[in-house]
Amino acid sequence: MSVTGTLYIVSAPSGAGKSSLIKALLEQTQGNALQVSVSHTTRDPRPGEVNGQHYHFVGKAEFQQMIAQDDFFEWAEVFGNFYGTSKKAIEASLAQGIDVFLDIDWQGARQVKQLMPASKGIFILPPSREALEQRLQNRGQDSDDVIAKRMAEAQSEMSHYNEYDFLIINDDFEQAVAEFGAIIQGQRLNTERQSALHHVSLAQLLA
Ligand SMILES: Nc1ncnc2c1ncn2[C@@H]1O[C@H](COP(=O)(O)OP(=O)(O)OP(=O)(O)O)[C@@H](O)[C@H]1O
Ligand SMILES: Nc1nc2c(ncn2[C@@H]2O[C@H](COP(=O)(O)O)[C@@H](O)[C@H]2O)c(=O)[nH]1
Repeated sequence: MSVTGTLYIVSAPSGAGKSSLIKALLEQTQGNALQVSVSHTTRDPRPGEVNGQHYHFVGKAEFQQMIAQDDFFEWAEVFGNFYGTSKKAIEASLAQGIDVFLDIDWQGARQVKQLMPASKGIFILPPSREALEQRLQNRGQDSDDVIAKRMAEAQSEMSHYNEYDFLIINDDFEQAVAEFGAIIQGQRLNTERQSALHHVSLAQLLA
């Protein structure tokens, strides 16, 4: 049995804090065999976003061409823009045993679960609708129109929480990071044990 990295799908309504949680966990673990996949998107960059680091920012024509070339592992239209995870963004890392986070919406999550049933889904909920709106406003990177559009979709996005393996309520940030870390630790331990057991027969184990 070859050991590959685990693919983690992280979804949440916009503003619930998934990018912040992933960033904090990567800092805490110093990226120890953990990576976040960089998606392609047709949306405009926000102030401070760097091409190739936060996203690969592309035009609609290029995105459509990538779809036609079957370059995407998954893709979806979210809030009127296209977003997708390229196969290139994840395959080499997983093959090297590196765990990869996908910060993607529920439509993409469904596609990933079908293609890779062993992937693990983590859904992040905000403590309340008011807190969610406040976070989008405090982030200060989206116009009022964009915030209204994202808030209008929040309920629908949240209705998919039960399609995921784990649920985190991101109220106190440090607590949420700790829970997130515990999920990854538990999963790694389980993978190591499964892999070790694969080389030992049950008779040997119980002798
Ligand atoms: N527990 C928390 N308490 C208060 N503010 C938080 C908490 N977690 C995250 N935030 C803040 O909320 C804002 C939104 O967080 P973030 O950008 O990580 O959300 P997101 O789910 O990745 O959103 P999007 O889907 O739009 O990319 C940021 O300004 C972040 O600093
Ligand atoms: N299905 C996918 N969804 C994605 C991908 N990359 C990001 N997203 C989701 O889009 C929204 C909005 O993101 P934002 O950066 O504009 O705030 C958010 O829910 C992301 O999770 C992707 O590759 N595929």
